[in-house]
This record gives sequence, structure tokens and C-alpha cells, in this order.
Amino acid sequence: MTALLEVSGVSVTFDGFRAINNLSFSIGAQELRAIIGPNGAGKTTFMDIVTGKTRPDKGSVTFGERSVSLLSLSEAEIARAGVGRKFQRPTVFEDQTVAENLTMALKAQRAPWRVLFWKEGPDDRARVQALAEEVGLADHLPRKSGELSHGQKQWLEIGMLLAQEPRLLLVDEPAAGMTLAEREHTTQLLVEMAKTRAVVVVEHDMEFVRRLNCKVTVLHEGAVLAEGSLDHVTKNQQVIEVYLGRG
Ligand SMILES: Nc1ncnc2c1ncn2[C@@H]1O[C@H](COP(=O)(O)OP(=O)(O)OP(=O)(O)O)[C@@H](O)[C@H]1O
Repeated sequence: MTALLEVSGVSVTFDGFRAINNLSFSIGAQELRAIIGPNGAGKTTFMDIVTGKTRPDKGSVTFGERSVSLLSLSEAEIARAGVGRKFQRPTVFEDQTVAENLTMALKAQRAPWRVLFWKEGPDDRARVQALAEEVGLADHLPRKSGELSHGQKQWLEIGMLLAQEPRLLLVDEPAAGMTLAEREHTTQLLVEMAKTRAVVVVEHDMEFVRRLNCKVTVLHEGAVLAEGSLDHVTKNQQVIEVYLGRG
């Protein structure tokens, strides 16, 4: 499997504290990966590094076939290069309909000079419809987003991210606050999305991770502690001690 994202020997220090410690790992172009680990393991900092929010002290982060260094790009350039990030809380425009939110996301994807002359055309409507179908909101297009359930808002935001056609999507705790049915839908959505792009899910809910049925990376003290199937990593004695055995 060719790597889409390659993190190599990355370290980050905050006020003398090494939050990421010589971290190395890679993600394939069509891969679903779960990242787990105790609080403070460096999961958020890892996502901050990949998206350009935090700059490492050393190491390299490369992306795509041409191994472009993400460390020399701004946050906006990284997003344009194809890295999308879904934060834990949904940030949809509640006063706008589902269709309007998706349309805005399509518009945002375009270069600024094109937005000036932008007018919604049949292609955009078809694309909005396709995005809504992809995330399971095709029946909700005319609804105000504020009326949606928590899970539906999360799917809408995922749809808005998909409008930017990311090649790598980083998703922070997607299952948090969801009902069982919403979790199941979210699982399907993530599995489907990872057939055509890389999807990295940071998640604490082990039952949810099990359903994802994917390779798992366990972070601890800013480095990879274990990697492999969930069954494999949960048998690891160190993983049990630092993560699973708590409380
Ligand atoms: N901007 C910052 N300044 C100082 N310390 C920071 C900063 N960001 C993160 N840290 C520290 O770096 C370590 C890693 O934090 P990070 O948020 O990446 O962990 P995490 O694995 O995402 O944890 P959680 O599961 O609680 O979200 C923590 O000890 C945290 O306190």
C-alpha cells in the first residue's frame, strides 16, 4: 500500500514538555485508521501538526504521490492540498438549510476570484444532492440545519468537508454524544468514505472503534505504543497498563 501521509521522526515541545516524541507512522491512500490513547497522548497535537496549526521542532510530514512537505505550507494551503478536519463539535450554519450549507461548502472550495462570479448551476445542485445522499441526508435538504439531531448535524458537516474533496480526512471523536442508531450510521459512513480516501478517526469509545474494523494506532506520550488490529493492540500488556487498565 502506498502511503498518502508519512509522518517521520516528528517531535513537538511545549514549554519544555515533549508532547510528541519522535513520532513516525504512515496512512495509506484508501485507508480507515483509528487512533486511540490516553488523555494527553498527543492525538490532538498530531492532528494540529498535519493541518499546520502546530509546527514541529523536528521531523517531516509529507503528503501525496509527490511527497509534498506539509510543514512548509500554511493551514489554508494544506486544506487546499486535500487535508480536511472534522472537529468534535458540529459547526454548521443553523439558520441555513441542509442544501444551503452544502452549497456554501461547494462554493468555498472554489478559488476566490471564481466565487465572485459564482452562480449556482445544475452541476452544483446535482453535487449537493449527491453529497446529501452520501451522508444520508437526502430527505432533509430543505430543512433548517438547526432542526437536525446532533448526529445529523455531524453528518452534514462531514458532507460539507466532502464537498472540498479531501484525500485525507481527520475526524475527532465522531461518536461522542450520538445515539446507538446514529453511531451505526456514522460507522457505515466512515467505512464508505475510506474506500475512496484516507480517513483517520481519533476516538475513545472502544466499542465504536471495534465496529470500524480497521487498523488501530495506539499513541502514548507522543509516540506509537502499538499498532495493528484492535484485538492485537488490546492484548498488548503496555496498552493495557497505560490505557485500557485505567479505572
Ligand atoms: N498549546 C499547548 N501548550 C502547552 N501544552 C500543550 C499544548 N497543546 C497540548 N499540550 C500538551 O501536550 C500533551 C498532548 O496533548 P493532546 O491534546 O495532543 O493530547 P490528546 O491525546 O489529544 O488528549 P485528549 O484525549 O485528552 O484529547 C498534553 O500533555 C497537553 O497538555
